[in-house]
Amino acid sequence: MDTEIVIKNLNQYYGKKQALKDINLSIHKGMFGLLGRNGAGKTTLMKVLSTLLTVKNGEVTIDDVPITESKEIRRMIGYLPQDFSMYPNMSVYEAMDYLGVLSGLSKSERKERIPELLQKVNLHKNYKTKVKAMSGGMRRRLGIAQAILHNPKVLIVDEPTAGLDPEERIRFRNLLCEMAEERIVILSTHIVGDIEATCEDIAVLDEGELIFDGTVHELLEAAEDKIYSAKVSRLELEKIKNEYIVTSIVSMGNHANVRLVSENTPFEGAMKEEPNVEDSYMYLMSKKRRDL
Ligand SMILES: Nc1ncnc2c1ncn2[C@@H]1O[C@H](COP(=O)(O)OP(=O)(O)OP(=O)(O)O)[C@@H](O)[C@H]1O
Repeated sequence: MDTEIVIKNLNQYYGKKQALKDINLSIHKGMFGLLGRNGAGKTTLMKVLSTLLTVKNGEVTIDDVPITESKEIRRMIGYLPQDFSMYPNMSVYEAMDYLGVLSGLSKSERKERIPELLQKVNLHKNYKTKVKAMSGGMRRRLGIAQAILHNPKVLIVDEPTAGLDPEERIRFRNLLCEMAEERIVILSTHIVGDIEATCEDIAVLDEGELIFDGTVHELLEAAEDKIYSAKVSRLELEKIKNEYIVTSIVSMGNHANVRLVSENTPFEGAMKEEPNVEDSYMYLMSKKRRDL
């Protein structure tokens, strides 16, 4: 049976502050993107799923096991937090071995599994490198290796590509896709490009509310006929920025190529464009604001 996470009527609070508002969501095998601005509630949801926060109101299950059964759930979950750093003075192998001991793996299991995992994340040639001497991308890959040490059914990765250069970012995204061939990988981010390149299913959170749950294709469809582009002067650009949601501006001397969200043709000369994920996300956010 494929792993399934089911979230029903989840409300989560920090004191009086409500960080998640009545969330209902199902997550299946493969890459699942969780998108939202800073403060949307992504980390809170990740922490609930990884048992770092206790559910007080609502129901969450992984393969029918209630999230409150934290011992059993922790065996199913691997978590790479936002601010991952570990044992700077250990070598890659030593750090993995130590974490293997903490995860309860026997010596023979560690001997078999650690080289295999380092190969998977392409760190096998760096097994003697000290953690503190690694690049940001290498450290993230080591983070993935430690998170799947116990072969979890679910891998949760919070804002993984922040601070990575483009090459490292792409390599890391490809690695996550590989991991998702045999498990659920939840990728939480505010970088739309990370989702566009990797995820089939996505959820968008805003101010604790789930404002979209579906496929990337469905998100794109929602913004069909709502995205326009135009070549405008600097003066016109200022006016457009005040009146419309602008999704991109490319300056070209005294002119700019602008892309914007509009329910109808915004002005003469504007051309309808196929939406990309960033456009669709901006459309969704603007729609929510207008519906309030
Ligand atoms: N420990 C806490 N105490 C009080 N409020 C908190 C706490 N942690 C988070 N919050 C608030 O809960 C809301 C959701 O925060 P959360 O960290 O889940 O958002 P996020 O989408 O992960 O944002 P970011 O991308 O900035 O990490 C925010 O308004 C935040 O200020």
